[in-house]
Amino acid sequence: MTEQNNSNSSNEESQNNNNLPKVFLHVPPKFSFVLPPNPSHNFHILNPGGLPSLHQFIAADPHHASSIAAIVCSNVYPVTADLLQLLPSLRLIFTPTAGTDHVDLSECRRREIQVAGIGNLFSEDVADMAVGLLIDVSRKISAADRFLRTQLQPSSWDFPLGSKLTGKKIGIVGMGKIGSEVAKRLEAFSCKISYNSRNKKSSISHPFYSSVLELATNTNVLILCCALNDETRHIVNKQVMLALGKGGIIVNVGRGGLIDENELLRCLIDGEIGGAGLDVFENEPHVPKELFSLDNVVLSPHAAVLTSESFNGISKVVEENLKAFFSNKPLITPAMLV
Ligand SMILES: O=CC(=O)O
Repeated sequence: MTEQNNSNSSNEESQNNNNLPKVFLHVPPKFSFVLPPNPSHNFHILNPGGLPSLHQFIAADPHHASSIAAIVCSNVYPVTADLLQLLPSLRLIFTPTAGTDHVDLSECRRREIQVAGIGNLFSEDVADMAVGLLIDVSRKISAADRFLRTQLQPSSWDFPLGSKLTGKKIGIVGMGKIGSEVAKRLEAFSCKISYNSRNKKSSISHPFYSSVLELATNTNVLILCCALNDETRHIVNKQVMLALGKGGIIVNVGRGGLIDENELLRCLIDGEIGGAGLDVFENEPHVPKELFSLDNVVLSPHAAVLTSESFNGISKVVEENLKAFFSNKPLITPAMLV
């Protein structure tokens, strides 16, 4: 990923692009690489350096607000109904993320604002991370690393037993592209896969459970890969964790709000479940500090998508969607407006 200061080129461009639809990059500076200005674009990028924020931009010159036709926004900046109200000409939101829970989708639907996401660009990375977290929790890799690094007496290797992954019963919550990539990987470990999803999928032969509670009752591991919305918030609650049981492991690569985090903490501390691998948290960037002292928990700072290979692919997806949209063609990677 590269950062750049494009203020000069942006000034020059703005002389020539006054009639093109305006796209605001509502992203932190580290994301400014997503759309370097390009004379062949049929849109004009405002704020290519990712500075200032949209609010500062509008405050500095309120006239801009009515000219913005599209925004590119990451999940660091929630797109709320209040924000949307400031942008009367907005017709498109592009988010370079798999999840769209930071965008008020029902308000977008009401206002007929189209929303595009990153499509499947990150699916393999997220699946890799899910399996990595599961192996780490089961086989205590991070705990073993800490054990050796902090060991005072090199002679006493008294390390606890882990839990075998091969042959485990795995419950995948959300059988979209990420869920099916997770299944593919865990089939290679001879795991018995079952899943819960909004609907049973005719293309998937693994057993389907219509509730997460049933899935937890019949499996040793839950891997959360689904989107966060009103239906899935706290889909993993105390009852589900108790059904998973004392040896059970939860891996979350979806969104923190899928789990009732207070109950998760209590279940981990009381030994009601066996462990957790967490890439996401309910109130990011806050991570409950009680988790830090638990050796059966592996933590990751919402990093499942962070591979240089996939980040290099972001620009192309953004660019193709904007080009299509401003040529009145269908979006390449539309997000579902639930
Ligand atoms: O979590 C990251 C994403 O939704 O892409």
